[in-house]
Amino acid sequence: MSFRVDPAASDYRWTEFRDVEAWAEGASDAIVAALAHAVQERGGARLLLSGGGTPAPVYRALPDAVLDWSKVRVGLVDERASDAAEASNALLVRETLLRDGARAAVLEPLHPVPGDPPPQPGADLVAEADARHRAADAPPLVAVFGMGDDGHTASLFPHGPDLADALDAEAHFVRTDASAIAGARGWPRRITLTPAGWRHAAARILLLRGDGKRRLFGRALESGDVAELPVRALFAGDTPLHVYWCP
Ligand SMILES: O=C1O[C@H](COP(=O)(O)O)[C@@H](O)[C@H](O)[C@H]1O
Repeated sequence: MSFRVDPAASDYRWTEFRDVEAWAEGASDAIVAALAHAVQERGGARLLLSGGGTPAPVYRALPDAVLDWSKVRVGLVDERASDAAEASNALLVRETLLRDGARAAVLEPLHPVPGDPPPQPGADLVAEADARHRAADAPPLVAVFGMGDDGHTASLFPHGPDLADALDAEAHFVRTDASAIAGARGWPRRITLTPAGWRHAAARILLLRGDGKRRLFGRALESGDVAELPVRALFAGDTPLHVYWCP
């Protein structure tokens, strides 16, 4: 693996809140501010969101903001290939974010969503996501990440068999296989944004909740192997990583 990052030298910002409500408001304000800036400066924005159990309160707060959502394309940082609705990060985003004015945003699929019509035969959704992401006219990217209790971020898992390839990839989206990883037992087949894909993002936000994740992030700040804690890969980027935490 040639991917290297030095957490000790990383530029990150940490903001903490007393409770979930304040955290959801603070983090959603930051996301909307980054989107509004991109819309004003470049006429549009892309918002890539993560799934999991953490971010729902933040996503629910987003539509309350005054923003021209018709200029915002919403996609996913990663997706789990599964027929089970509760596994789908896209469904989480649809159910939390797409209300009121935010319904005007366009949701970019990363994987067939349970209940949706299947994609055209032969369609390669990873290649399509990659091409969309690399398009010369793609608007500025605002990317929102999470971190699992095992230190994974996006669908980059500790000591995953394809982790090194994903970290080193020129591709901005790749498939990963999490079947060997205990925490991902339910949804082994994944599609994920890579460091190449988030490196040039206009804004990168990491949403964390709980003392366990705070401690784990503290460990990630110590120098060490990215394969042990893939969240360390987020320290590679052109812009600082903004971390929003609450108990
Ligand atoms: O599997 C995933 O997990 C991470 C972390 O989720 P959480 O439940 O610990 O909040 C998430 O960021 C990622 O998008 C998701 O696919």
